[in-house]
Amino acid sequence: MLDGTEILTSAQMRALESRAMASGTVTGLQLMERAGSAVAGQIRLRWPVPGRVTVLCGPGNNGGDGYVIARLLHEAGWRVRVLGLPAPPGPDAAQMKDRWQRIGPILPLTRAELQQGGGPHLHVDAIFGTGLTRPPTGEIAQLLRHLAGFGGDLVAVDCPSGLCMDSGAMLGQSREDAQYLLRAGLTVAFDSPKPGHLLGLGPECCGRLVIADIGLHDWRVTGADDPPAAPRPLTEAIWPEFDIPDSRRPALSAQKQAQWLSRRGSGRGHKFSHGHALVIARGIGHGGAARLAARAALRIGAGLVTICPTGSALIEHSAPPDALMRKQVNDAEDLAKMLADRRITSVCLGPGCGIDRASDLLPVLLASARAAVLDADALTALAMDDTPFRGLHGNIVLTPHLGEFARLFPDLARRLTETPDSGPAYSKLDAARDAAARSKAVVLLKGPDSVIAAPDGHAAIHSAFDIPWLATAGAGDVLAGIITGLLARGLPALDAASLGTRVHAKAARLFGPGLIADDLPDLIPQVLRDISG
Ligand SMILES: NC(=O)C1=CN([C@@H]2O[C@H](COP(=O)(O)OP(=O)(O)OC[C@H]3O[C@@H](n4cnc5c(N)ncnc54)[C@H](OP(=O)(O)O)[C@@H]3O)[C@@H](O)[C@H]2O)[C@H](O)CC1
Ligand SMILES: [K+]
Repeated sequence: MLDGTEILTSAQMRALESRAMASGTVTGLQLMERAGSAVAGQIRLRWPVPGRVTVLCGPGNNGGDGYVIARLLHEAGWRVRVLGLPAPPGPDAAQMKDRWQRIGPILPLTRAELQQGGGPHLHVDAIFGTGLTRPPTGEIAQLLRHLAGFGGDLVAVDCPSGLCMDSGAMLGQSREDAQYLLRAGLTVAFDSPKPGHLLGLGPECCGRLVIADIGLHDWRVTGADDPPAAPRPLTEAIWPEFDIPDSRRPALSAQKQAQWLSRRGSGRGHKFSHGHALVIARGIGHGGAARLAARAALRIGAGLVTICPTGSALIEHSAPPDALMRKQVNDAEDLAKMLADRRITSVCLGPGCGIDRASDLLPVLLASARAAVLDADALTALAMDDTPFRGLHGNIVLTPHLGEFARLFPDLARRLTETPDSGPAYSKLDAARDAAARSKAVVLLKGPDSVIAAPDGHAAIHSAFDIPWLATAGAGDVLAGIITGLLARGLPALDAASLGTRVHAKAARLFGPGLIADDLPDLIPQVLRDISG
């Protein structure tokens, strides 16, 4: 049994459903009834007074869910209209379709019919779910374009139709011309989030995301021969709008992260037992970014933090925090001398460091095999190198935003911008994994949908679409410092990058709009109290 919240791909979801059905403990029909019941339940929760609803049913099991929803809402007093397709779907959906037809008609699934709907009422999109493999075309594409304007009164079953659930791309649409971008007010998905709910256009299209438990958890067993326990009672796990689980198969689950954070060392804790981080700064007048990173490294709990400007700039770093130590590093030789001290356990290179200085210091840093964060100017310096990934290793975290990523991995970035004409489309998750495998380092591909990937393929997704104010100057420097501090304390690179991203976002949520990067480090203690519970 995997603890923590797992994000399953469409194929993994199908395999999970098949394992459950093959066990003979549950049938596809029961799963469909549970899925439809979960959606109908969420609708009744949000719109307690029965009204008018149009349910749009597609050709497969997503449509089957729609027939269940129609029947249950009818039984709850809703005035239900169903639009569907004449072709018989698979056996489970066919049975649900028949059960609806004993209650009411199925009108043609066309734009013209949709427009007959009359006044304000709810629409339920049960056209495509995890089975979408190619861009919708013809009549269905027309209908989806018309549906795109429905917004808040649109409930999506499993996902808004047209969305690739593995990438968050709209099949057949580039990001720019997603003219029929369905924006649901509510999406009810089943068992676990899929990457497409969290990446790319997903969060914008899904609206409020609710993950309904349809009793499959116990088949997500690790060993093939583990006897599946009886399905848990059906409960809806309602994810707050923003705090969608940020990890997939975490080496450290959320509660283990909390335990680790609250760890007081071996009881004989002293400053060195929580590591010593170096933050490389630059010359006069360029100290701000490195100071933000250094302050953050202190606040996240590194035992010692030393900021290392050039000798001429030392005077600039005499202001508080007094806990911050200062040591000049003029060149690679100076850094090599410092790194001879094995008690130095992590280095932050990049924020406010200068590209030439980063290029000069990188070889020594990489040769020292120390844990490190390479951000900003260090990433630019790497990209300018003719063998950019030589010497990188698994305890290095690269923290590019999309622009820096495109300079380091131009071919991967190009694939991300292509218009996907078949699913599963290439995703930020794929790109981060490919980059990590190529560079042999952990890659944190930043954005409102951040993806953290290790060279072995383990990955985490953090969704922060709800905090646009985090996109403020210096926020990346603080994130680099947080991760550096966690590395200094001995957290492995994937966990340091995942947990660091989570702490960084939570601090931003705590503060709210009007945030500037300087606010972030001093919010970390509150976040640590919240996470440690
Ligand atoms: N499996 C289960 O027990 C449960 C599934 N649930 C729901 O089922 C869907 C997944 O259902 P599935 O039938 O696999 O696929 P969809 O309903 O999403 O798609 C229907 C079929 O549509 C065809 N397709 C794909 N792309 C297009 C397109 N662009 N235009 C037209 N048709 C398209 C495709 O068949 P093809 O053979 O034509 O490729 C699909 O099969 C899941 O999302 C859940 O909602 C239950 O909820 C839980 C149990
Ligand atoms: K759907």
